[in-house]
Amino acid sequence: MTKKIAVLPGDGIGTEIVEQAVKVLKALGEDFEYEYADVGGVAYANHGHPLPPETLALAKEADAVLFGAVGDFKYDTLPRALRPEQAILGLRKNLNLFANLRPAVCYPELVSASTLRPEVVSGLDLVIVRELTGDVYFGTPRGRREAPDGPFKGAEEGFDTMRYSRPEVERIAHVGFRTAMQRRKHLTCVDKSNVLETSQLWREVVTEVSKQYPEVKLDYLYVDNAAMQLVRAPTELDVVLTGNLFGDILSDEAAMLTGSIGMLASASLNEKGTGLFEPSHGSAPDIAGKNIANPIATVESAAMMIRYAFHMDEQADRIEAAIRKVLSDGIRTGDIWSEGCEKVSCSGMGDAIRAALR
Ligand SMILES: NC(=O)c1ccc[n+]([C@@H]2O[C@H](COP(=O)([O-])OP(=O)(O)OC[C@H]3O[C@@H](n4cnc5c(N)ncnc54)[C@H](O)[C@@H]3O)[C@@H](O)[C@H]2O)c1
Ligand SMILES: CC(C)[C@H](C(=O)O)[C@@H](O)C(=O)O
Ligand SMILES: [Mg+2]
Repeated sequence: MTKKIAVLPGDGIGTEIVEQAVKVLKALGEDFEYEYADVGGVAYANHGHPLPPETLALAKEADAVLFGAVGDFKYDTLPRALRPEQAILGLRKNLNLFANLRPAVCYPELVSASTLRPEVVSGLDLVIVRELTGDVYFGTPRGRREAPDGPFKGAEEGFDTMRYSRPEVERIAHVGFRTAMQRRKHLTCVDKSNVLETSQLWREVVTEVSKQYPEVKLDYLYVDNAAMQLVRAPTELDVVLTGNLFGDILSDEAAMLTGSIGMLASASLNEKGTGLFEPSHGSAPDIAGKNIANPIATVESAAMMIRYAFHMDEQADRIEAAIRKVLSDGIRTGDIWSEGCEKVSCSGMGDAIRAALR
């Protein structure tokens, strides 16, 4: 049966990288239908809203969403509700995409591109399981007011609320443990339970859920220590289970261990295991329009899309094998380039991956 993919390229490098992923998907020769829509800054410019109702409706009715990136510093002064980033947050909330998987793998060929010493990143293969629809990102109340107390009483203040409920933590904990069961059976719960009430509940619930997964080794790190361990000994980590804000920060950190943020794919899943697939990075306004962005994270996200949403493991394996072949052939975009390799453009990388498909 035809699978309908909502293609939302967005802003900046979004259009360039998504084009490469679609190119590779089309070369699989499967029965996919692609429907495009505006999202983010471009949607605000064309329709007056970063997530127009037609775009949301398309995302809801499609079998999966392939997303590029949103945002541009030129929209920084817009009210929060109209900023391009609200589009991705709105999609996550409206599609109930509570589970975000961000695998960080350091391919042997890219060990020298990592910011860390080769012996530290060699064999790196971890996944961050990030809760995606709760936390301070969505907690209410939030806003501006006169500070009701404290040394700056009466001054203008901005405030957000960090919130997590028990069932919200339970469902993401199950995703974390199930992910661990399919991997090396080791889960690290990352929180700030020495300070935050939300984190105390988080740790309590994760510990309870762990009883249903006796084979999984569970340990705990405070997030500040986790940030340190990630650069000290990242290969000691397997599944990192954490909240929305901590997961956002740690995943960008993990990205650099793989060689580049342009390597970090992601899957944002709902209860049914389908959802939205996007690179973990943003719209990179500094390199947009130059055809130099690394599209591998987006191509890998497309592979995750067909694996998770369409259960096409064989085709997903083909894409991943093509990425590995291109890397072992020494083909690199600028961000992962090193001496002796062939430097290609964003579209050149897309062409090379397509050509390497078996
Ligand atoms: N999911 C999303 O749509 C998403 C994610 C993160 C940031 N953003 C938005 O993107 C905009 C820019 O944010 P930022 O600069 O903080 O983060 P960014 O991830 O866009 O860029 C950070 C740095 O990484 C580089 N980079 C990013 N992707 C790359 C790629 N594929 N290949 C090579 N280099 C790459 C950029 O050139 C830049 O130097 C902001 O508006 C931000 O809110 C959107
Ligand atoms: C753009 C922004 C809302 C988003 C986030 O903070 O989740 C991004 O940084 C990400 O990692 O997907
Ligand atoms: Mg981020």
